[in-house]
Amino acid sequence: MWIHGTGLRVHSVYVKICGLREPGHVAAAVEAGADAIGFVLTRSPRRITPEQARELAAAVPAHVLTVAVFAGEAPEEVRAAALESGVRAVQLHGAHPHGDFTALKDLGLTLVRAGAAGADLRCGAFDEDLLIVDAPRPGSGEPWDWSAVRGRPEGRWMLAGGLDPSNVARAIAEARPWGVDVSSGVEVAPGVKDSGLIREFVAAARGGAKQA
Ligand SMILES: O=C(O)c1ccccc1N[C@@H]1O[C@H](COP(=O)(O)O)[C@@H](O)[C@H]1O
Repeated sequence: MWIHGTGLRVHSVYVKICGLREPGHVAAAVEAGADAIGFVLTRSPRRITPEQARELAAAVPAHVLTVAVFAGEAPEEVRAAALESGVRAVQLHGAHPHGDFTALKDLGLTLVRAGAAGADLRCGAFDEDLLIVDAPRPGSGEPWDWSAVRGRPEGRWMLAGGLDPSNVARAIAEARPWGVDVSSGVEVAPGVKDSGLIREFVAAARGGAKQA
């Protein structure tokens, strides 16, 4: 099912695989049924250049949302890198004024706002299309008390932070999110994805959603 005007497609639970750097892992995520794929264009062991993101994104079918991830970069830098990479969505971590989101949306990009559990958890508070509720240190792989967000916020929000194939079903049952987002939990070393773990994660998330 597609959500009109947002570029978002949903199964029982929306699944985003983040921090992809290799064509084989992009293909594995697509074949496994991921709804969105993230390319990290900020400081991280998973960082790639906008040019690399463009090459990877070119192989992604239209039904899968491509997302460029930023954390604290200036709006002009986000704008330039997002356009250069050719992604369809931008994910912003950290504090950004409302105007930054509006300007990116005006470019036709789907907007993803990411914040830690203590931040403003109202979906759409910054006119974003999708909210991520994350651990205090994004991309760290550190689990946190997912049950603390159960029942809030309402709407299209994704749970992130320390998820992996072994715990994602429990996390969905505890927090009841609209979707889940993973980076470290489908890796064998920081920045090194594993196709088998990607497949396991997507299957576990969808199985977990059925039981939740
Ligand atoms: O994945 C990263 O390296 C990253 C770096 C900077 C900001 C966000 C990043 N990814 C996002 O972090 C969480 C996943 O964290 P985890 O590694 O699974 O615990 C998710 O929102 C990613 O999109």
